[in-house]
Amino acid sequence: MTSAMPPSTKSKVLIVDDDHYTRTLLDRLIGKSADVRLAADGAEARKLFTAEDFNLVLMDQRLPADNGIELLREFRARRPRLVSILMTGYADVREAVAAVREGVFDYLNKPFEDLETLEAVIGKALELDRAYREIDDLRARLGDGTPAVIGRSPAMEQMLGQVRQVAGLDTTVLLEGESGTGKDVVAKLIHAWSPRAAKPFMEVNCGALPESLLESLLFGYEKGAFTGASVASAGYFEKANGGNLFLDEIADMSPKLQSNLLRVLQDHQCMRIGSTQPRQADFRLICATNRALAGEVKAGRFREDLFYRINVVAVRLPPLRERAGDVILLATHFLEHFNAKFGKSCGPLTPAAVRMLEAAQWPGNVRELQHCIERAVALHPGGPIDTMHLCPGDVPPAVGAAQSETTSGPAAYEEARALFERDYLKCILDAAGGNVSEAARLSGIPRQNLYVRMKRWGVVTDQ
Ligand SMILES: Nc1ncnc2c1ncn2[C@@H]1O[C@H](COP(=O)(O)OP(=O)(O)OP(=O)(O)O)[C@@H](O)[C@H]1O
Repeated sequence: MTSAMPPSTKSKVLIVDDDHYTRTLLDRLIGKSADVRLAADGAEARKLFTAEDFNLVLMDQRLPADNGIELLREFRARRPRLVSILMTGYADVREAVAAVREGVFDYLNKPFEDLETLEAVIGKALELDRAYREIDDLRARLGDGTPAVIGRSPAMEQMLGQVRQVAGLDTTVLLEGESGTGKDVVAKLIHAWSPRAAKPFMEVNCGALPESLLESLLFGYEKGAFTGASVASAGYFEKANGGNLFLDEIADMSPKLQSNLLRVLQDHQCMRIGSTQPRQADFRLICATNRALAGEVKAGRFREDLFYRINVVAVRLPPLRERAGDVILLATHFLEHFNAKFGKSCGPLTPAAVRMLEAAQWPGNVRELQHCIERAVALHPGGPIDTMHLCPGDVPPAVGAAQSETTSGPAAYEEARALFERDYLKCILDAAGGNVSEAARLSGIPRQNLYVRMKRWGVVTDQ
Protein backbone atom coordinates (compact mmCIF):
# COMPACT_ATOMS: atom_id res chain seq x y z
CA MET A 1 0.00 0.00 0.00
CA THR A 2 1.20 3.48 -0.79
CA SER A 3 2.21 5.29 2.35
CA ALA A 4 0.37 8.58 2.67
CA MET A 5 3.09 10.25 4.66
CA PRO A 6 6.83 10.69 4.37
CA PRO A 7 8.61 8.25 6.66
CA SER A 8 10.90 10.65 8.48
CA THR A 9 9.39 14.11 8.97
CA LYS A 10 5.86 14.76 10.11
CA SER A 11 3.92 16.78 7.60
CA LYS A 12 1.42 19.38 8.74
CA VAL A 13 -2.03 18.85 7.30
CA LEU A 14 -5.04 21.14 7.70
CA ILE A 15 -8.42 19.44 7.36
CA VAL A 16 -11.37 21.76 6.83
CA ASP A 17 -14.82 20.17 6.94
CA ASP A 18 -18.01 20.98 8.80
CA ASP A 19 -18.88 17.30 8.92
CA HIS A 20 -17.67 15.80 12.18
CA TYR A 21 -17.59 12.27 10.74
CA THR A 22 -15.29 13.27 7.83
CA ARG A 23 -12.93 15.17 10.11
CA THR A 24 -12.66 12.23 12.47
CA LEU A 25 -12.16 9.73 9.66
CA LEU A 26 -9.36 11.74 8.07
CA ASP A 27 -7.76 12.49 11.40
CA ARG A 28 -7.68 8.76 12.18
CA LEU A 29 -6.38 7.91 8.73
CA ILE A 30 -3.47 10.31 8.58
CA GLY A 31 -3.10 11.51 12.16
CA LYS A 32 -0.54 8.83 13.03
CA SER A 33 1.98 9.96 10.48
CA ALA A 34 1.05 13.64 10.14
CA ASP A 35 0.53 16.59 12.39
CA VAL A 36 -3.16 17.26 11.79
CA ARG A 37 -5.17 20.40 12.53
CA LEU A 38 -8.95 20.34 12.22
CA ALA A 39 -11.25 23.21 11.30
CA ALA A 40 -15.04 23.04 11.09
CA ASP A 41 -15.53 26.29 9.19
CA GLY A 42 -13.80 28.98 7.16
CA ALA A 43 -13.09 31.29 10.10
CA GLU A 44 -11.30 28.57 12.03
CA ALA A 45 -9.42 27.50 8.89
CA ARG A 46 -8.23 31.07 8.23
CA LYS A 47 -6.96 31.38 11.78
CA LEU A 48 -5.02 28.11 11.57
CA PHE A 49 -3.68 28.84 8.08
CA THR A 50 -2.32 32.20 9.27
CA ALA A 51 -0.68 30.66 12.31
CA GLU A 52 1.02 27.65 10.70
CA ASP A 53 2.84 26.57 7.57
CA PHE A 54 0.89 23.59 6.22
CA ASN A 55 2.21 21.00 3.79
CA LEU A 56 -1.28 20.16 2.64
CA VAL A 57 -4.81 21.49 3.00
CA LEU A 58 -7.78 19.13 2.62
CA MET A 59 -10.78 21.37 2.00
CA ASP A 60 -14.47 20.62 1.90
CA GLN A 61 -16.18 22.32 -1.01
CA ARG A 62 -19.31 23.35 0.90
CA LEU A 63 -18.75 25.05 4.23
CA PRO A 64 -21.38 26.75 6.40
CA ALA A 65 -20.48 30.34 5.53
CA ASP A 66 -17.81 29.81 2.89
CA ASN A 67 -17.13 28.20 -0.44
CA GLY A 68 -14.15 25.82 -0.17
CA ILE A 69 -12.92 26.62 -3.68
CA GLU A 70 -12.87 30.34 -2.92
CA LEU A 71 -11.19 29.76 0.41
CA LEU A 72 -8.45 27.78 -1.35
CA ARG A 73 -8.10 30.61 -3.86
CA GLU A 74 -7.61 32.99 -0.92
CA PHE A 75 -5.02 30.66 0.63
CA ARG A 76 -3.17 30.28 -2.68
CA ALA A 77 -3.01 34.05 -3.07
CA ARG A 78 -1.13 34.07 0.20
CA ARG A 79 0.96 31.00 -0.59
CA PRO A 80 1.01 30.39 -4.37
CA ARG A 81 2.57 26.96 -4.10
CA LEU A 82 0.13 25.63 -1.55
CA VAL A 83 -0.76 22.00 -2.27
CA SER A 84 -4.43 21.33 -1.65
CA ILE A 85 -7.09 18.70 -2.18
CA LEU A 86 -10.75 19.54 -2.53
CA MET A 87 -13.36 17.24 -1.03
CA THR A 88 -16.56 17.34 -2.94
CA GLY A 89 -19.98 15.75 -3.36
CA TYR A 90 -20.81 14.02 -6.63
CA ALA A 91 -23.11 16.88 -7.60
CA ASP A 92 -20.23 19.36 -7.51
CA VAL A 93 -17.78 17.49 -9.74
CA ARG A 94 -17.90 20.07 -12.51
CA GLU A 95 -16.73 22.87 -10.21
CA ALA A 96 -14.14 20.59 -8.67
CA VAL A 97 -12.67 19.85 -12.11
CA ALA A 98 -12.51 23.61 -12.73
CA ALA A 99 -10.75 24.07 -9.38
CA VAL A 100 -8.14 21.50 -10.41
CA ARG A 101 -7.54 23.53 -13.56
CA GLU A 102 -6.90 26.55 -11.33
CA GLY A 103 -4.21 24.82 -9.32
CA VAL A 104 -5.90 22.57 -6.76
CA PHE A 105 -3.86 19.35 -6.81
CA ASP A 106 -6.83 16.97 -6.98
CA TYR A 107 -10.35 16.45 -5.74
CA LEU A 108 -11.87 13.55 -3.87
CA ASN A 109 -15.48 12.53 -3.91
CA LYS A 110 -17.37 12.16 -0.65
CA PRO A 111 -18.34 9.82 0.81
CA PHE A 112 -14.93 8.19 0.44
CA GLU A 113 -15.29 4.78 -1.10
CA ASP A 114 -11.74 3.65 -1.24
CA LEU A 115 -9.45 4.62 1.61
CA GLU A 116 -6.36 3.30 -0.12
CA THR A 117 -6.89 5.65 -3.05
CA LEU A 118 -7.48 8.46 -0.60
CA GLU A 119 -4.18 7.71 1.11
CA ALA A 120 -2.41 7.44 -2.22
CA VAL A 121 -3.65 10.86 -3.39
CA ILE A 122 -2.62 12.43 -0.08
CA GLY A 123 0.79 10.76 -0.42
CA LYS A 124 1.30 12.20 -3.91
CA ALA A 125 0.18 15.65 -2.77
CA LEU A 126 2.71 15.61 0.06
CA GLU A 127 5.37 14.45 -2.37
CA LEU A 128 4.72 17.51 -4.51
CA ASP A 129 4.90 19.80 -1.49
CA ARG A 130 8.22 18.19 -0.56
CA ALA A 131 9.52 18.78 -4.07
CA TYR A 132 8.64 22.50 -3.87
CA ARG A 133 10.28 22.87 -0.50
CA GLU A 134 13.43 20.95 -1.40
CA ILE A 135 13.93 23.05 -4.50
CA ASP A 136 13.62 26.25 -2.47
CA ASP A 137 16.04 24.81 0.03
CA LEU A 138 18.53 23.83 -2.67
CA ARG A 139 18.26 27.23 -4.31
CA ALA A 140 18.86 28.97 -1.01
CA ARG A 141 21.96 26.88 -0.47
CA LEU A 142 23.20 27.37 -4.02
CA GLY A 143 22.26 31.02 -4.31
CA ASP A 144 25.85 31.95 -5.19
CA GLY A 145 25.76 30.92 -8.85
CA THR A 146 26.85 27.34 -8.18
CA PRO A 147 25.18 25.10 -10.78
CA ALA A 148 21.96 23.60 -9.44
CA VAL A 149 22.40 19.86 -9.29
CA ILE A 150 19.01 18.64 -8.14
CA GLY A 151 18.68 15.29 -6.43
CA ARG A 152 18.04 13.89 -2.98
CA SER A 153 17.88 10.18 -3.75
CA PRO A 154 20.43 7.98 -1.93
CA ALA A 155 22.23 7.37 -5.24
CA MET A 156 22.58 11.12 -5.83
CA GLU A 157 23.54 11.85 -2.22
CA GLN A 158 26.30 9.27 -2.48
CA MET A 159 27.54 10.67 -5.78
CA LEU A 160 27.45 14.26 -4.52
CA GLY A 161 29.29 13.17 -1.37
CA GLN A 162 32.12 11.83 -3.56
CA VAL A 163 32.13 15.01 -5.62
CA ARG A 164 32.36 17.15 -2.48
CA GLN A 165 35.35 15.12 -1.33
CA VAL A 166 37.30 15.26 -4.58
CA ALA A 167 36.38 18.79 -5.66
CA GLY A 168 38.85 20.32 -3.24
CA LEU A 169 41.72 18.01 -4.18
CA ASP A 170 43.96 18.68 -7.14
CA THR A 171 43.30 15.32 -8.67
CA THR A 172 42.01 14.16 -12.04
CA VAL A 173 38.34 13.16 -11.96
CA LEU A 174 36.63 10.81 -14.39
CA LEU A 175 32.84 11.16 -14.60
CA GLU A 176 31.14 8.06 -15.95
CA GLY A 177 27.45 7.86 -16.74
CA GLU A 178 24.84 7.40 -19.41
CA SER A 179 24.00 10.25 -21.71
CA GLY A 180 21.91 12.94 -20.01
CA THR A 181 22.77 11.96 -16.43
CA GLY A 182 24.34 15.34 -15.72
CA LYS A 183 28.09 14.85 -16.26
CA ASP A 184 28.41 18.33 -17.65
CA VAL A 185 26.64 20.01 -14.69
CA VAL A 186 28.64 17.93 -12.22
CA ALA A 187 31.90 18.97 -13.92
CA LYS A 188 30.86 22.61 -13.42
CA LEU A 189 29.97 21.85 -9.81
CA ILE A 190 33.44 20.38 -9.22
CA HIS A 191 34.91 23.56 -10.63
CA ALA A 192 32.66 25.73 -8.43
CA TRP A 193 33.60 23.77 -5.32
CA SER A 194 37.32 23.66 -6.09
CA PRO A 195 40.04 26.07 -4.95
CA ARG A 196 40.46 26.82 -8.68
CA ALA A 197 36.91 28.27 -8.89
CA ALA A 198 38.13 31.82 -9.48
CA LYS A 199 40.21 30.66 -12.44
CA PRO A 200 38.93 29.61 -15.88
CA PHE A 201 36.76 26.59 -16.55
CA MET A 202 37.48 25.42 -20.10
CA GLU A 203 35.39 22.69 -21.64
CA VAL A 204 35.46 20.87 -24.93
CA ASN A 205 33.51 17.96 -26.35
CA CYS A 206 36.08 15.59 -27.86
CA GLY A 207 33.42 13.75 -29.85
CA ALA A 208 32.06 16.83 -31.56
CA LEU A 209 35.19 18.04 -33.37
CA PRO A 210 37.44 16.62 -36.09
CA GLU A 211 40.91 15.67 -34.89
CA SER A 212 42.78 18.65 -36.38
CA LEU A 213 40.34 21.17 -34.95
CA LEU A 214 40.40 19.58 -31.52
CA GLU A 215 44.19 19.56 -31.60
CA SER A 216 44.44 23.26 -32.43
CA LEU A 217 41.79 24.08 -29.82
CA LEU A 218 43.66 22.21 -27.08
CA PHE A 219 47.25 23.01 -28.01
CA GLY A 220 46.89 26.39 -29.72
CA TYR A 221 49.11 27.38 -32.63
CA GLU A 222 51.70 29.85 -33.82
CA LYS A 223 51.11 32.29 -36.64
CA GLY A 224 51.53 30.49 -39.99
CA ALA A 225 51.50 27.01 -38.43
CA PHE A 226 48.92 26.00 -41.03
CA THR A 227 46.81 27.63 -43.72
CA GLY A 228 44.46 30.05 -42.05
CA ALA A 229 46.59 30.50 -38.90
CA SER A 230 46.97 34.24 -39.47
CA VAL A 231 47.54 35.05 -35.80
CA ALA A 232 48.95 32.99 -32.95
CA SER A 233 46.42 31.53 -30.56
CA ALA A 234 46.72 29.96 -27.13
CA GLY A 235 45.10 26.56 -26.64
CA TYR A 236 42.82 25.42 -23.82
CA PHE A 237 45.75 23.81 -21.96
CA GLU A 238 47.21 27.30 -21.62
CA LYS A 239 43.94 29.17 -21.27
CA ALA A 240 42.82 26.99 -18.38
CA ASN A 241 45.70 28.65 -16.55
CA GLY A 242 45.23 27.65 -12.92
CA GLY A 243 41.65 26.48 -13.48
CA ASN A 244 39.89 23.30 -14.58
CA LEU A 245 39.84 21.70 -18.03
CA PHE A 246 36.81 19.53 -18.80
CA LEU A 247 37.20 17.02 -21.64
CA ASP A 248 33.74 15.63 -22.42
CA GLU A 249 33.35 12.35 -24.31
CA ILE A 250 37.02 11.56 -23.84
CA ALA A 251 36.51 8.06 -25.30
CA ASP A 252 36.05 9.68 -28.71
CA MET A 253 39.53 11.21 -28.75
CA SER A 254 41.69 9.94 -31.60
CA PRO A 255 44.75 7.75 -30.84
CA LYS A 256 47.11 10.55 -31.90
CA LEU A 257 45.53 13.07 -29.56
CA GLN A 258 45.38 10.50 -26.77
CA SER A 259 49.14 10.17 -26.92
CA ASN A 260 49.62 13.95 -27.12
CA LEU A 261 47.38 14.42 -24.10
CA LEU A 262 49.29 11.78 -22.18
CA ARG A 263 52.50 13.70 -22.76
CA VAL A 264 50.96 16.93 -21.48
CA LEU A 265 49.72 15.19 -18.35
CA GLN A 266 53.14 13.66 -17.71
CA ASP A 267 55.17 16.83 -18.32
CA HIS A 268 52.69 19.52 -17.20
CA GLN A 269 53.82 21.29 -20.32
CA CYS A 270 52.49 21.71 -23.81
CA MET A 271 53.67 23.09 -27.13
CA ARG A 272 51.57 25.09 -29.56
CA ILE A 273 51.32 23.68 -33.08
CA GLY A 274 54.21 25.09 -35.09
CA SER A 275 56.31 25.84 -32.02
CA THR A 276 59.05 24.03 -30.13
CA GLN A 277 58.77 26.21 -27.07
CA PRO A 278 57.28 24.34 -24.10
CA ARG A 279 54.69 26.28 -22.13
CA GLN A 280 53.43 25.75 -18.63
CA ALA A 281 50.15 23.81 -18.48
CA ASP A 282 48.58 24.34 -15.07
CA PHE A 283 45.14 22.80 -15.01
CA ARG A 284 43.18 20.16 -13.18
CA LEU A 285 41.65 17.69 -15.58
CA ILE A 286 38.02 16.53 -15.41
CA CYS A 287 36.98 13.95 -18.01
CA ALA A 288 33.60 12.48 -18.84
CA THR A 289 32.46 9.48 -20.79
CA ASN A 290 29.18 7.70 -21.43
CA ARG A 291 31.00 4.53 -22.49
CA ALA A 292 32.86 2.49 -19.88
CA LEU A 293 36.46 3.50 -20.46
CA ALA A 294 37.82 0.17 -19.21
CA GLY A 295 35.85 -1.55 -21.96
CA GLU A 296 37.29 0.85 -24.53
CA VAL A 297 40.79 -0.09 -23.30
CA LYS A 298 39.98 -3.79 -23.63
CA ALA A 299 38.65 -3.22 -27.12
CA GLY A 300 41.92 -1.48 -28.04
CA ARG A 301 40.28 1.87 -28.71
CA PHE A 302 41.70 3.72 -25.72
CA ARG A 303 45.30 3.83 -24.50
CA GLU A 304 45.76 1.90 -21.32
CA ASP A 305 48.44 4.25 -19.96
CA LEU A 306 46.22 7.26 -20.52
CA PHE A 307 43.33 5.41 -18.90
CA TYR A 308 45.37 4.96 -15.70
CA ARG A 309 46.31 8.66 -15.71
CA ILE A 310 42.68 9.69 -16.08
CA ASN A 311 41.04 7.08 -13.90
CA VAL A 312 42.46 8.44 -10.65
CA VAL A 313 39.09 9.13 -9.06
CA ALA A 314 36.10 7.79 -10.96
CA VAL A 315 32.65 9.06 -10.07
CA ARG A 316 29.64 7.22 -11.47
CA LEU A 317 26.54 9.25 -12.23
CA PRO A 318 23.45 7.12 -11.61
CA PRO A 319 20.84 6.85 -14.36
CA LEU A 320 17.52 8.51 -13.55
CA ARG A 321 15.73 5.17 -13.20
CA GLU A 322 17.95 4.45 -10.17
CA ARG A 323 17.11 7.75 -8.49
CA ALA A 324 13.85 6.99 -6.76
CA GLY A 325 12.26 10.21 -5.62
CA ASP A 326 14.26 12.55 -7.84
CA VAL A 327 11.94 12.55 -10.85
CA ILE A 328 9.28 14.77 -9.29
CA LEU A 329 11.90 17.02 -7.75
CA LEU A 330 13.53 17.51 -11.15
CA ALA A 331 10.19 17.84 -12.95
CA THR A 332 9.10 20.58 -10.52
CA HIS A 333 12.44 22.33 -10.94
CA PHE A 334 12.14 22.26 -14.74
CA LEU A 335 8.48 23.32 -14.54
CA GLU A 336 9.47 26.46 -12.64
CA HIS A 337 12.43 27.08 -14.89
CA PHE A 338 10.42 26.91 -18.12
CA ASN A 339 7.47 28.82 -16.64
CA ALA A 340 9.89 31.65 -15.87
CA LYS A 341 11.59 31.34 -19.26
CA PHE A 342 8.38 31.34 -21.31
CA GLY A 343 6.44 33.68 -19.01
CA LYS A 344 3.81 31.04 -18.29
CA SER A 345 2.12 29.60 -15.24
CA CYS A 346 1.75 25.91 -15.94
CA GLY A 347 1.26 23.48 -13.08
CA PRO A 348 0.95 21.87 -10.71
CA LEU A 349 1.39 18.31 -11.91
CA THR A 350 -1.79 16.28 -11.47
CA PRO A 351 -1.62 13.02 -9.49
CA ALA A 352 -1.90 11.03 -12.73
CA ALA A 353 0.97 13.05 -14.23
CA VAL A 354 3.09 12.42 -11.13
CA ARG A 355 2.43 8.70 -11.44
CA MET A 356 3.22 8.72 -15.14
CA LEU A 357 6.51 10.55 -14.67
CA GLU A 358 7.51 8.23 -11.85
CA ALA A 359 6.66 5.11 -13.83
CA ALA A 360 8.62 6.10 -16.93
CA GLN A 361 12.04 4.58 -17.52
CA TRP A 362 13.75 7.71 -18.93
CA PRO A 363 16.37 6.10 -21.18
CA GLY A 364 17.56 9.64 -22.05
CA ASN A 365 17.81 10.40 -18.31
CA VAL A 366 17.52 13.96 -16.97
CA ARG A 367 17.84 15.51 -20.42
CA GLU A 368 14.80 13.57 -21.62
CA LEU A 369 12.77 14.62 -18.58
CA GLN A 370 13.86 18.21 -19.09
CA HIS A 371 12.74 18.15 -22.73
CA CYS A 372 9.47 16.51 -21.75
CA ILE A 373 8.64 19.33 -19.30
CA GLU A 374 9.91 22.01 -21.68
CA ARG A 375 7.60 20.73 -24.39
CA ALA A 376 4.67 20.53 -21.99
CA VAL A 377 5.15 24.14 -20.84
CA ALA A 378 5.80 25.44 -24.34
CA LEU A 379 2.62 23.91 -25.77
CA HIS A 380 0.28 24.32 -22.78
CA PRO A 381 -1.61 27.58 -22.35
CA GLY A 382 -1.45 27.32 -18.55
CA GLY A 383 -2.95 25.43 -15.61
CA PRO A 384 -2.28 21.94 -14.29
CA ILE A 385 -0.06 19.58 -16.24
CA ASP A 386 -1.84 16.30 -16.84
CA THR A 387 -0.77 13.08 -18.53
CA MET A 388 -1.85 14.22 -21.98
CA HIS A 389 0.47 17.23 -21.80
CA LEU A 390 3.44 15.01 -21.17
CA CYS A 391 5.04 13.44 -24.18
CA PRO A 392 3.63 9.91 -24.32
CA GLY A 393 6.49 9.00 -26.66
CA ASP A 394 8.94 9.41 -23.82
CA VAL A 395 6.83 7.53 -21.31
CA PRO A 396 6.20 3.89 -22.05
CA PRO A 397 2.51 3.78 -22.99
CA ALA A 398 2.16 0.34 -21.49
CA VAL A 399 4.08 0.81 -18.29
CA GLY A 400 2.42 -2.36 -17.12
CA ALA A 401 3.68 -4.34 -20.09
CA ALA A 402 7.15 -2.92 -19.67
CA GLN A 403 7.02 -3.86 -16.01
CA SER A 404 5.99 -7.42 -16.61
CA GLU A 405 8.73 -7.83 -19.19
CA THR A 406 11.46 -6.75 -16.84
CA THR A 407 13.54 -9.31 -15.08
CA SER A 408 13.08 -7.66 -11.72
CA GLY A 409 10.23 -9.98 -10.83
CA PRO A 410 6.51 -9.47 -10.54
CA ALA A 411 5.05 -6.08 -9.65
CA ALA A 412 3.70 -5.49 -6.16
CA TYR A 413 -0.03 -6.25 -5.83
CA GLU A 414 -1.03 -2.58 -5.51
CA GLU A 415 1.03 -1.62 -8.53
CA ALA A 416 -0.38 -4.44 -10.63
CA ARG A 417 -3.93 -3.59 -9.57
CA ALA A 418 -3.42 0.07 -10.41
CA LEU A 419 -1.99 -0.79 -13.82
CA PHE A 420 -4.85 -3.14 -14.51
CA GLU A 421 -7.36 -0.46 -13.56
CA ARG A 422 -5.79 2.12 -15.86
CA ASP A 423 -5.61 -0.28 -18.82
CA TYR A 424 -9.14 -1.49 -18.17
CA LEU A 425 -10.50 2.07 -18.06
CA LYS A 426 -8.79 2.93 -21.34
CA CYS A 427 -10.11 -0.22 -22.91
CA ILE A 428 -13.70 0.28 -21.73
CA LEU A 429 -13.70 3.91 -22.89
CA ASP A 430 -12.46 2.84 -26.32
CA ALA A 431 -15.13 0.19 -26.48
CA ALA A 432 -17.73 2.83 -25.65
CA GLY A 433 -16.48 5.12 -28.40
CA GLY A 434 -15.23 7.68 -25.87
CA ASN A 435 -18.65 8.04 -24.20
CA VAL A 436 -18.31 7.86 -20.41
CA SER A 437 -22.02 7.09 -19.84
CA GLU A 438 -21.83 4.18 -22.26
CA ALA A 439 -18.58 3.02 -20.62
CA ALA A 440 -20.40 3.10 -17.27
CA ARG A 441 -23.21 0.98 -18.71
CA LEU A 442 -20.77 -1.52 -20.22
CA SER A 443 -18.67 -1.84 -17.08
CA GLY A 444 -21.51 -1.76 -14.55
CA ILE A 445 -19.65 0.94 -12.55
CA PRO A 446 -21.74 3.99 -11.62
CA ARG A 447 -20.98 6.82 -14.04
CA GLN A 448 -19.66 9.36 -11.50
CA ASN A 449 -17.51 6.75 -9.86
CA LEU A 450 -16.15 5.65 -13.24
CA TYR A 451 -15.53 9.21 -14.29
CA VAL A 452 -13.56 9.99 -11.13
CA ARG A 453 -11.42 6.89 -11.67
CA MET A 454 -10.84 7.78 -15.32
CA LYS A 455 -9.85 11.29 -14.37
CA ARG A 456 -7.45 10.00 -11.77
CA TRP A 457 -5.65 8.00 -14.42
CA GLY A 458 -5.71 10.75 -17.00
CA VAL A 459 -7.95 8.64 -19.25
CA VAL A 460 -10.31 11.65 -19.33
CA THR A 461 -9.65 15.14 -18.03
CA ASP A 462 -12.91 16.94 -18.24
CA GLN A 463 -16.59 16.27 -18.13
N1 LIG B 1 20.83 16.77 -11.25
C1 LIG B 1 20.46 17.70 -12.14
N2 LIG B 1 19.83 18.82 -11.72
C2 LIG B 1 19.42 19.75 -12.60
N3 LIG B 1 19.61 19.66 -13.92
C3 LIG B 1 20.24 18.58 -14.39
C4 LIG B 1 20.70 17.55 -13.53
N4 LIG B 1 21.27 16.59 -14.27
C5 LIG B 1 21.19 17.01 -15.54
N5 LIG B 1 20.57 18.19 -15.63
C6 LIG B 1 20.25 18.92 -16.87
O1 LIG B 1 19.98 17.94 -17.86
C7 LIG B 1 20.61 18.27 -19.09
C8 LIG B 1 21.59 17.18 -19.47
O2 LIG B 1 22.66 17.15 -18.54
P1 LIG B 1 24.20 17.06 -18.98
O3 LIG B 1 24.45 17.76 -20.29
O4 LIG B 1 25.03 17.50 -17.83
O5 LIG B 1 24.29 15.49 -19.20
P2 LIG B 1 25.55 14.64 -19.70
O6 LIG B 1 25.64 13.44 -18.83
O7 LIG B 1 26.76 15.52 -19.80
O8 LIG B 1 25.04 14.20 -21.14
P3 LIG B 1 25.93 13.71 -22.42
O9 LIG B 1 26.66 12.48 -22.02
O10 LIG B 1 24.91 13.45 -23.46
O11 LIG B 1 26.84 14.87 -22.73
C9 LIG B 1 21.29 19.61 -18.88
O12 LIG B 1 20.43 20.63 -19.35
C10 LIG B 1 21.44 19.72 -17.38
O13 LIG B 1 21.38 21.05 -16.96
